[in-house]
Amino acid sequence: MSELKKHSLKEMISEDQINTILDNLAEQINRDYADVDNLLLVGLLKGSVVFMTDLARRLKGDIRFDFMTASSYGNGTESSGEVKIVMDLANNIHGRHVMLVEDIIDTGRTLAKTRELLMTREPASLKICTFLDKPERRVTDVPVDYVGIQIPDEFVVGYGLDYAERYRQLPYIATVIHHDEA
Ligand SMILES: O=P(O)(O)OC[C@H]1O[C@H](OP(=O)(O)OP(=O)(O)O)[C@H](O)[C@@H]1O
Ligand code: HPA
Ligand SMILES: [Mg+2]
Repeated sequence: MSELKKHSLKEMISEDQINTILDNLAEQINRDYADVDNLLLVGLLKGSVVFMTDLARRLKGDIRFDFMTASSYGNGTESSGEVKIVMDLANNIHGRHVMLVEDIIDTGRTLAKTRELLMTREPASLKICTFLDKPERRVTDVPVDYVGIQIPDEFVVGYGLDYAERYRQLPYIATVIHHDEA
């Protein structure tokens, strides 16, 4: 607590809005994957967990889970620029239909790097689904197939997203407002 700058939170996306976004995403995905045998959702830990579990409960058919960890933000609000794969998948994805699930695309570095790695394993298909997209911040191009909602260039927390590991459990998305220290 003490190491964080003085700040407060302001709601940006309510729980109701989140549910509407989830319904819309699931409708598109259910339609697009109606003829696909099974779909492996790959969540990037830890941020994607809340979104992925909510989305998955709206998906039809044979849906499987796997996770990997790619980290670049540490405890700050700025990407370090270097993306590390900290934990790899449990599954062999060769010939599988895979969807990378993310809470947010900011600079695009995390997804670009992760996508590049997974493509070398030759999945049958690889799509990307993100809950939030901050297009103004992009430094690396990455093809995104499903976007929940675009947001402006503001640091956000909640619904899986953290500020120094805090606030992931909030059921809504909020912006972090920093206050000058007295
Ligand atoms: O597009 P980028 O600029 O790469 O930023 C997006 C990534 O950053 C955050 O992860 P973080 O590294 O903070 O790990 P976390 O999911 O455990 O919070 C977020 O969950 C995305 O994975
Ligand atoms: O706005 C953000 N909030 C939390 N984590 C993040 N990682 C990239 N962008 C963000
Ligand atoms: Mg984080």
